[in-house]
Amino acid sequence: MLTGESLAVLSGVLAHRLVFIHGEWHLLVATLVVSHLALLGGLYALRAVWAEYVPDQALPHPVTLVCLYLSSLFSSIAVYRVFFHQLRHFPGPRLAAVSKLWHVWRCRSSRGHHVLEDWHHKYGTFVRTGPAEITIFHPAVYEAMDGPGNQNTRSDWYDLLQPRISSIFTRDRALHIQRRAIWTHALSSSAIREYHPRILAKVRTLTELIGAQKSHPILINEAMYWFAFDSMGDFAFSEDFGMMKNKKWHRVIFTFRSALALLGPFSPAIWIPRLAFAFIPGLWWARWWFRMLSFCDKCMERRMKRVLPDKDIASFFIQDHKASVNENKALWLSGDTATLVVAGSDTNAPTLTHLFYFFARYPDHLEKVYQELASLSSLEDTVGLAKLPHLNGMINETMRLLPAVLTFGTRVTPPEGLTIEGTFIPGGTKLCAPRYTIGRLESAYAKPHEFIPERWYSQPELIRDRRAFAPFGVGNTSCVGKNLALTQIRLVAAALVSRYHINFAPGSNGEQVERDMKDQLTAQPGACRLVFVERE
Ligand code: HEM
Repeated sequence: MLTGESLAVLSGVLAHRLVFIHGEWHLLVATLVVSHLALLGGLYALRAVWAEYVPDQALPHPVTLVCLYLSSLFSSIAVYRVFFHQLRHFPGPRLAAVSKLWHVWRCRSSRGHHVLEDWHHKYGTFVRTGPAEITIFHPAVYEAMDGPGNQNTRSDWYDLLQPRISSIFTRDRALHIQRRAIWTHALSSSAIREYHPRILAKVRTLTELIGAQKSHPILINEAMYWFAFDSMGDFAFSEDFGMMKNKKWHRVIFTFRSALALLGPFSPAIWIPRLAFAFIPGLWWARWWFRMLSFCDKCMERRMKRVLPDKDIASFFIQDHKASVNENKALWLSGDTATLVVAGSDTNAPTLTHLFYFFARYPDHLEKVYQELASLSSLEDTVGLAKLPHLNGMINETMRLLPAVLTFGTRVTPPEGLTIEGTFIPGGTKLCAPRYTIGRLESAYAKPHEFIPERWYSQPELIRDRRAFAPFGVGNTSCVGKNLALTQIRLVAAALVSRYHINFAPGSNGEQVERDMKDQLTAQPGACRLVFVERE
């Protein structure tokens, strides 16, 4: 006869085989927890009623039954994933095949880029880094994921902001095209020309900030973050956050950093933050997350109350919001605003920090850029700056070795699967392509660990496979802010390199930059103290 205990075990296996094996569950994780708690409550009630009517035959304790059910559910999942899953033949850590929790645990210090690098060295080019995930360390991967004609979709990660939606935070292809069109207008070449005076004003303020240090060491991470955030405030919302002027962090930045820090360990399993958002929205980092979103919303609310003579990025979204009759338009605006604040600042800041770290590390390259700048009639000539080979070689080399987006960006293969360089990846598999490791592949670059800006112009033989270089992504999901970002980076480099010699602060050799770098959606480099000495 079937006992209560054996029924619980059977239910666990059936729940896996009939229910959980199908589809995605990350958006329902809170509902699942609640329904399982309700089940426990129901079993207690049943036991009480049973005890009244059948007092001589007690039912098993509800906690025992739920534990048996859960153990059999998770055992069934683990056995299936290790021995029967369609990805079982791919090499990788055994525990990662069982659950993404292993990846989360390994990323607990936000060193996701090192975790994946280690797994690449241990397991090769195609590594199973999750139950249904393959991480690919091959130059061809970006084209395969996002290149022309691809049928992949964005992964569950992109549901992070749900119910808010934005160009990046949507997995619906049609909606993505629609939302991306607004970004493309807001960041077109002609729009950037309009923002040019604002960008230049912020570059001047940064130059003054650094000049005021008068050869005293400056924490360049801080200066570049202030610059990036102040600049974003200006071209996004026509608002001055005043960090460079006040030489002080805006208090909201701590909220931002605390909120985004959760993505270091939890990006591999997005259901964990979703669970926290549902159950403890006012506690721990979930609280920072909602405060961050609320700050972004307030920036947009303030901006919507103003009428301005010049266009800023927000004006494109406000125009769309006013014209739209869609019932979700408030959520779209909120999602795009959060994207604008984070993508518009948290990517430029690390890129600039890394670039100046390399300037200090390689004085010969710094001097080459200085010589190049002398050929320009104006240091504010963005077209001229875009053509300087050594400056742009340095920027490329910086983004190759220390990309602002170290590991982020996952896709899911279409039902028919995908073949990458002769390896078939079954349908429904999540793909990951970590830029940090791919930028250092021997198959893509000669002397991959050396900093050689010339490989981007006079020594092209040092690039073996150009497809490996995608700091801004490729195809129709690539970065819409690329031109704006590069314009800012070049202008800052020109303004500071033309005026200063740049060295590490006494007693420092910059080793913390890479040693202490964290992977928290964007790269968070370790402290880099520099001295800027005015040129003769
Ligand atoms: C050095 C600076 C930057 C880097 C390295 C960078 C990198 C990237 C990458 C790799 C992606 C693709 C992400 C994915 O695969 O899902 C992306 C997308 C995006 N970036 Fe950037 N970004 C930078 C600056 C900016 C700026 C300044 C803005 C806006 C002001 C911006 C706005 C966006 C948006 C909206 C998307 C989503 C595009 C889409 O949904 O189709 N980025 N960026």
